[in-house]
Formats: sequence, structure tokens, C-alpha cells
Amino acid sequence: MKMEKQQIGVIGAGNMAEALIHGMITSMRFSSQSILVSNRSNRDRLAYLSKKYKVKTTDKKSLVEQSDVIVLAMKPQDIFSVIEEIKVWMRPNQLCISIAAGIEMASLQKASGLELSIIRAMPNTSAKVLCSATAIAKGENVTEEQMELARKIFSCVGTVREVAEEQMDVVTGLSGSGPAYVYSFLEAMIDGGHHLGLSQKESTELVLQTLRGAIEMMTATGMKPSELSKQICSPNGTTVAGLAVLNQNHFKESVMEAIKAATLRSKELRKSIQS
Ligand SMILES: NC(=O)C1=CN([C@@H]2O[C@H](COP(=O)(O)OP(=O)(O)OC[C@H]3O[C@@H](n4cnc5c(N)ncnc54)[C@H](OP(=O)(O)O)[C@@H]3O)[C@@H](O)[C@H]2O)C=CC1
Ligand SMILES: O=C(O)[C@@H]1CCC=N1
Repeated sequence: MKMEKQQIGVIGAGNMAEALIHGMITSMRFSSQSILVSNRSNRDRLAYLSKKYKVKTTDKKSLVEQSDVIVLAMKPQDIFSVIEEIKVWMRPNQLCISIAAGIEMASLQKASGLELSIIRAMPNTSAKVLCSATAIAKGENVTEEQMELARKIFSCVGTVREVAEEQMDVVTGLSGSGPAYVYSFLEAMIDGGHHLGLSQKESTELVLQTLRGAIEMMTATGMKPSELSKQICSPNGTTVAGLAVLNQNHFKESVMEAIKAATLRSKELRKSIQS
């Protein structure tokens, strides 16, 4: 696979930044030397990233000046102060990719006072194991070449799907936050098995493979979850008894309400930050 020539500047050196850097380098699509990283004040963190991934660490000014694309990987609460700081060094049409939850491209554009090319992306923490479900949304001035570069960056850490920006709140509530819901479900299943007599290890192994198998079944067959579920339910059997309890406790509604609450929170985030 061809090594990309563009310089990638990552501002923010936290969890998501590291996942992206790790993915870009292990994919061999980007060289360590083509990645620049900067943060606010944590020098130890930059030293760690530089040692582990051999990336270049620098101040924001030289990062912005040297980069073809700037990845904004700080918390939503910090993004506007970063834009305020770096806008003097940015070039019109420079590509900026924001992974901040809730923050709209128009507000970043406005804060910069420049005609930037902005792409919004929402990966998830499974990027660390190259299994993110990332959605990207294209901003106004973005060229097809710039979109292609964004797809290349995020495909290093998993799948990439393009959506309209209006869908980014629900994407954030669904796949951005989603791994946490799955961890809650996994914990409940593991504890369920453990409380009924399996060791923690036995229960964990069985649950993980059960989840992998269910995902594989759905992927391989293309069948709906309800159809696959029917195949497990013998009349008057164990599965029917288990599912009845989930239904009595409004399991499906709870999960749907969780996604709704996270989606609303994504909308609220920008209001609380911008007002
Ligand atoms: N965690 C998740 O599951 C997901 C998070 N996101 C989004 O990713 C973004 C980053 O999240 P995450 O990696 O968890 O955050 P972290 O808290 O792990 O990292 C934030 C980074 O931003 C840096 N930073 C803060 N302010 C500035 C500044 N003024 N100048 C330069 N750097 C700055 C911090 O530097 P320092 O340490 O020096 O202060 C730190 O390196 C968030 O916007 C979040 O919404 C998106 C998808 C999933
Ligand atoms: O909880 C959050 O706000 C971030 C965005 C998506 C996942 N984590």
C-alpha cells in the first residue's frame, strides 16, 4: 500500500489522538515522520508518544504551519480556545478535522474567521484496536481529495461511513458512546453467569465468545436480530424464559432511551459551550 505524503498535525494528545496515531502508523499508510503532535501542557505525554510511535512533537504554531491537515482531538470545551489561538497561523482552505462531540462545523468556521475546509468525524474508542465505527461529515469548502484523505486517516482505525452533518448527534449517541452500552451489557452478562456459579474467568470467556458469535451470525447471514433470536427460542425453552424477563424490564426501550439521551446531550453540549 502506498505511503501518504501529507503532513498530519494532531492537536490534543489524549486517548483518541493516541488511537489515531497508533492506527495510522501500524497501517503503514502514514510514516511516523509525517505525524506531528501537540497538546496544552503535558510534556510527559508528548515524550511518551514520541518514544512509542516516533512521531514529531512540537508547539502549535509549527504544527499548524507544517501540516496539510490538522486533527482537532481535544475536549469540546477546549476546542474554541484552540481555534482562537491557532487561527493566526492557519491558511485558507487548510483542512481541519474535528472529532469533538457536538461541535458544529459552522461554529468552528465562524470562530476561525477563515474559509477553512472542515470535516467532522466521530470515531469510537475501539479505534485503539483498529475496530472503530467512524462517521465523517463533509463541510462546505471541502474538496474530494480532502475527503479522501480523511477516509484514509480513519480507515486506519476501522470502518468509515459518510453521513450528513445533521446525523452527527445521533452517530455520537449511537456509535460514539455505543461501546459503553455494550460494556454495560457485557458486565451484566458476566456478572449473571458469575453469580450463578461460574468463575469470573469462565463467565467472561463464554460471554465474549457468545457476543462475537452473535455478531458474526448477523454479519454472515444478513438476517435481522429478531429472526436470529427466533432460531434460539425453543417452545417453552430456556431462551423464551430469559427474554420474557428482558421484555418485562423494558430492555429494548431502555437501550433506545439511552441512545436518545446521548444524542440530546450531543446537541446540548454545543449550546452549553457556545452560550
Ligand atoms: N473518548 C471517546 O470515547 C471519544 C471521544 N471523542 C472526542 O474526542 C475528543 C478527545 O477526547 P479524548 O481523547 O478522550 O480526550 P483526552 O482528555 O484524553 O485528551 C484531550 C487532549 O486535548 C489536549 N488539549 C486540551 N486543551 C488544549 C489546548 N488548549 N491546546 C492543545 N491541546 C489541548 C490535552 O492536552 P493536555 O493533556 O496537555 O491538557 C489532551 O492531550 C473529545 O472532543 C471527544 O468528544 C470522540 C469519539 C469518542
Ligand atoms: O462521552 C462523550 O462525550 C464522548 C463522545 C463520544 C464518546 N465519548
